[in-house]
Amino acid sequence: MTERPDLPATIAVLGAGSWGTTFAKVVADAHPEVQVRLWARRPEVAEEINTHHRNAKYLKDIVLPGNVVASADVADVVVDAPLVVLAVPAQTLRPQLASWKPLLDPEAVVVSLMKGLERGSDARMSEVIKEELGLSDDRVAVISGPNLAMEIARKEPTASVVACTDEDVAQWIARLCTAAYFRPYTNPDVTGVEIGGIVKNVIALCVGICDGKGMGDNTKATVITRGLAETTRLTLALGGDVQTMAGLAGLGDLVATCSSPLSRNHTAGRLLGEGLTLDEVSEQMTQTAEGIKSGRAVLDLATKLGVDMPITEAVVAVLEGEIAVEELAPRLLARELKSEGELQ
Ligand SMILES: NC(=O)c1ccc[n+]([C@@H]2O[C@H](COP(=O)([O-])OP(=O)(O)OC[C@H]3O[C@@H](n4cnc5c(N)ncnc54)[C@H](O)[C@@H]3O)[C@@H](O)[C@H]2O)c1
Ligand SMILES: O=P(O)(O)OC[C@H](O)CO
Repeated sequence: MTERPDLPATIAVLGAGSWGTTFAKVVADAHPEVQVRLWARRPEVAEEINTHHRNAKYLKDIVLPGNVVASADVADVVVDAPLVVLAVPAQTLRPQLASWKPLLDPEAVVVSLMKGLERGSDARMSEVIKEELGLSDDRVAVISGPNLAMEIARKEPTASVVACTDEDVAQWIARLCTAAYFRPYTNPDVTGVEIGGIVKNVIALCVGICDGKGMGDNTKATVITRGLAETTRLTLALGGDVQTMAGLAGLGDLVATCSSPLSRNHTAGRLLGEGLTLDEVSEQMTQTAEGIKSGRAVLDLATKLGVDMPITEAVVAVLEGEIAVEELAPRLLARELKSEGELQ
């Protein structure tokens, strides 16, 4: 096994949006002696972080600790970093990895914070990372859970999941990101943890649409519960663990995202429900709502595997203009009756 310093001198976070910046802050708060280097796509964002310790576009007036340092040059950020954390929009990851590959430390562990499925390949982000960087399972981890960035940036108590097939690596990462307000659990089920984070965005779009149409809490609870059922079916078909679905990366994230006005996916759904077109919603959204693009990939993957995902199917039909938002609930309610316990 590779010897890794328990507390590295530096770690790298690529992507200075809401979650990348917040995660950098978590590690920096937890370990003031570690330099957390953050890659920002735009030099002015790096400049603002270094000069004013703020990233106002994404985190308003939150003050970042002094040991978060930013750069718009990836090479500067990843040099000698034994841990590289990725937080860019899922659909943009693959081409960026190709250009980052020669810059990474050859022994680095790579962590995905992303909750999207790649369109076309239907690949999870951990799979894209392994393919593009040529890494083995024990060098790739995923962090996912009920983790609305703004709440964590405000130091509100939050738990999460670090998933890696190698328990030592998962524990190492968990120790690095354990802060007074952030408690990670470990889980070897990378597939289940990732699928939970991906599909909840599509389910949150559905809940948002229902909220936008003025529907109440019975509707919301129904969509969340049946959303969890279809997420579980997909997870099991991919070899994931049913128990993960009852945990933070399954039910936990689904509840947080479907309930919170901070959620971009929930917000995008609500705007659709209020009558905006998808183009108008996209114009209003200044941050990534992964479900909008991942919905189609989730549906394609489910179809390939013969998994029934009626809520995802209905949301994709809305996103692709096949049905109006008014038709979403009637379409779901008109389905053939079945037993609640059926997992296929
Ligand atoms: N924000 C949250 O609360 C949260 C929590 C958990 C997981 N996530 C996941 O983390 C990932 C990143 O989300 P975020 O909230 O930080 O997104 P964001 O929209 O706030 O920021 C995205 C960042 O990626 C950068 N970027 C790099 N390459 C890009 C490109 N080609 N096109 C557009 N932007 C590019 C942007 O400049 C920006 O800094 C997503 O997969 C999301 O689902 C977000
Ligand atoms: O704002 P959203 O909808 O991308 O959700 C953020 C996080 O994934 C919640 O855990």
